[in-house]
Amino acid sequence: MFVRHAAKRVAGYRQASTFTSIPVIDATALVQPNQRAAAKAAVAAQLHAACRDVGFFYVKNHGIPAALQQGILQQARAWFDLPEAVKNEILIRPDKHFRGYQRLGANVTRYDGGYQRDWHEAIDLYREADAAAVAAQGLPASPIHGPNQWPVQRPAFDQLLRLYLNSMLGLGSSLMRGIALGLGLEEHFFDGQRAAIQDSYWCARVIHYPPLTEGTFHRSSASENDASSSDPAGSSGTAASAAAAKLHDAAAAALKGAEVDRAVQLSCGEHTDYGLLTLVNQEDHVTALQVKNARGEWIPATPIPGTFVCNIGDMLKVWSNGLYKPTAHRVINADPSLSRISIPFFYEPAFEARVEPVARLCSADRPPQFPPVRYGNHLESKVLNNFEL
Ligand SMILES: O=C(O)CCC(=O)C(=O)O
Ligand SMILES: [Fe+2]
Repeated sequence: MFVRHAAKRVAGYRQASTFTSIPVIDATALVQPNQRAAAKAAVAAQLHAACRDVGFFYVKNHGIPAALQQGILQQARAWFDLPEAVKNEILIRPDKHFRGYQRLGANVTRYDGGYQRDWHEAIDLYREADAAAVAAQGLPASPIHGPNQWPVQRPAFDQLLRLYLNSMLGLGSSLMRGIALGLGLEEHFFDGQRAAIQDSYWCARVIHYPPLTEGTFHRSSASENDASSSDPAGSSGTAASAAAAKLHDAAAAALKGAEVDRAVQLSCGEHTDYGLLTLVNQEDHVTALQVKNARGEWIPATPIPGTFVCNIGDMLKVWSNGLYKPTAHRVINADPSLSRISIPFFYEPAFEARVEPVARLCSADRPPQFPPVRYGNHLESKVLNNFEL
């Protein structure tokens, strides 16, 4: 039975708590061979507390070599320095399966009543799915299935990226085993049809955030009917410059933790992630990612060298029957002298996975809170709406 998300709190389920810091979890027992069950259980308990109370955690001792974690950020930075015409060789397009390079402002965050363009450029990649092979298996087609547009303009980056993504897939799978144990399920619960490493429809975004400075501001869609306002503010006269300065003040206040109008342009607007588990590799020199607690306070996810900052998405909310909920976050890079690279890796369910509350996490007191969803449908509904190309 499906019960519409109840306004009242369900017994035993906490709301995202009033955390003021993000826990750091040592993943050794999940990623190294021959670990004792008790050691795995101890990490699983920490993951459980973090997923239930915060929705975010850092992982350290995750097994990804420092040279790879740092090297991929450096290679990405060099790729974004290429001329726009070169980057456009792999421009994201619907007929390229929504994969490839997206220009500054192409990615949008939607909110009730409009959307705002996010001030970043990125390369989007997913598990590659050959349309003919999908058809041969008797599975439905999808506009997202296809090959990636790899950043072949810099072969060293292209090669390292493939190695990096493969390593991240392994780490994501290991963490999902810990999360399964933390939920009181068997270690391999997410393997098989749900989110096995060989089927995870993973996604990765290689992102460059130039600073939010006055010259970069666009008005939100709410004012795009006005022809003059779709230009970058500041390029169309004094009034526009004044408006841009005001918006920049709002973004600067947001960086200090203020709540801002959704129409204010940020590096990435407030959102929750739609998948299972996100692992963010962020540069160490700038704090830009912020996480919202239950009191509405924005807590900075300050970089901790050598870690990944991880968070959970909608699909874990469904499988855990609401025990875990995704936490809202946003990115603000407002210092005019800094730019930032981050690479979120999204460990996701299989495209054909049926995602539904786990029976063992449902009871008479806690009936299923969400209807079953095919992950591919959920993904399509998000990806096909993420861009204003
Ligand atoms: O760049 C980051 O730190 C996070 C980006 C993010 O939240 C996302 O891509 O979903
Ligand atoms: Fe996110």
